[in-house]
Amino acid sequence: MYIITKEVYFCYGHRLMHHPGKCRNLHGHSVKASISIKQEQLNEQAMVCDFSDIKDSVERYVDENLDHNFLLHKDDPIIPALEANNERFMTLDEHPTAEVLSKMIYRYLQQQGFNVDQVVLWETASASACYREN
Ligand SMILES: Nc1nc2c(c(=O)[nH]1)N=C([C@H](O)[C@H](O)COP(=O)(O)OP(=O)(O)OP(=O)(O)O)CN2
Ligand SMILES: [Zn+2]
Repeated sequence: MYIITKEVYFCYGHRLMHHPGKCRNLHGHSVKASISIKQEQLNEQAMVCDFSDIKDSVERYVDENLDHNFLLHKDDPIIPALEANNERFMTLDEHPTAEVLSKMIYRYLQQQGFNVDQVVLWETASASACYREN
């Protein structure tokens, strides 16, 4: 089995409603997503796939959905104020944790045809969440 990994960097604001500590406050992160793709066999270029193909695909998704966006649970009471001020935000059915965001990126790349091994989202320099399906 061959596994390759590409890292992409982006920023978002969020909060974790009902969090018992500081994370219930509005705050932001500058994060790294580390995306691993696997294949049993290499292609004719002796690659799992081109790093740039991963980058192009994930950056398209990140730019449209996550980067410099405000990620909120759909029941967050701040939403009407953001709407009233024409601010950009995205609502999620789940709380916008690193676990949930890593799964969103994983599922998108899977839909794009990549044989995804795992997505690790580093939300801070010391804290990461990994999503994988096997
Ligand atoms: N399992 C998870 N726990 C937490 C998440 C998460 O997404 N999954 N998120 C947060 C906060 O949003 C934020 O990431 C804070 O993380 P934390 O490591 O607690 O913050 P610090 O960088 O301030 O950590 P210190 O090591 O205390 O400096 C919280 N938990
Ligand atoms: Zn946070």
